[in-house]
Amino acid sequence: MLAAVAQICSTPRIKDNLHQILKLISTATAKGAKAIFFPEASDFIAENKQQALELVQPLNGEFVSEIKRAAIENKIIVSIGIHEQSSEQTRLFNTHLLINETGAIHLYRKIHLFDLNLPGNVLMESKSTIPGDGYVAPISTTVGRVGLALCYDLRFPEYSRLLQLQGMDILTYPSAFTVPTGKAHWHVLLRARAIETQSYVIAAAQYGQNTATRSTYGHALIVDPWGEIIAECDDLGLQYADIDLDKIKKIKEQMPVLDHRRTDVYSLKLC
Ligand SMILES: O=C(O)CNC(=O)[C@H](CS)NC(=O)CCC(=O)C(=O)O
Repeated sequence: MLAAVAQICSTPRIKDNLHQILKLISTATAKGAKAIFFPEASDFIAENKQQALELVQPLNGEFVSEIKRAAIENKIIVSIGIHEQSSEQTRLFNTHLLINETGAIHLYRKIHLFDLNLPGNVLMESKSTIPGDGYVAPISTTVGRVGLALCYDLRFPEYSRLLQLQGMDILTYPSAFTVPTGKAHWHVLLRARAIETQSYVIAAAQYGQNTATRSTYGHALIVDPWGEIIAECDDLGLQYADIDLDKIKKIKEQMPVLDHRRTDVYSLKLC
């Protein structure tokens, strides 16, 4: 099964972002992809918190409705990160939608919020975002069982382990990484998550100058369950890789690390 991973540069202009996304869905479909993965905050990256509150659309608004229509029309699964309204007036959810070929939507709200205080690189996601309070068990799709996460979640192996224990073939991290943290950690963490969970990892990425003050690292990629990078974007657009569920099965048979865990010595609950 062919999967496409997207690298885009979302800006505060939702209509342009949507147009770009719909074009990429058509391109991926023409190539024969059965699933396409878009980054975190694909709907928009705002100049500031106030603008985000103004730009956000309801889940049944134009942005999600158009993507859902494209998923059905093209018979393709779409994974995409968006902002989601809450009943609270001043903060949003950072949400990952998995839309299948029939238009059914699964939704995961980011649980780990990215508050960073590096010299020259300060970001306080918790000021604008409400953390989700649960996980979604991996969703069965035609390309495999898809585990839903987002961006900064990739720094928490407890979380990917939790999804792995629920049965997962593909772990997804739609992202908008900062440039300095991306340079230092992006590839190694994504490969580690693939190796330790023996799953495909698909990490779509924001790339370039999103706003006057925000630029993102890019390097959207797909890692196979052996840890090899099998697709990587170097510019805006799509890259493709084959998702081979037999490969997962073989690796699990050859190296059954899950069976070798010593839960008598450690327990996830104690971590
Ligand atoms: O705010 C939005 O509109 C979109 N969301 C993001 O860009 C989020 C929260 S600021 N970015 C990350 O989680 C980057 C993590 C990261 O860079 C790392 O873990 O090193």
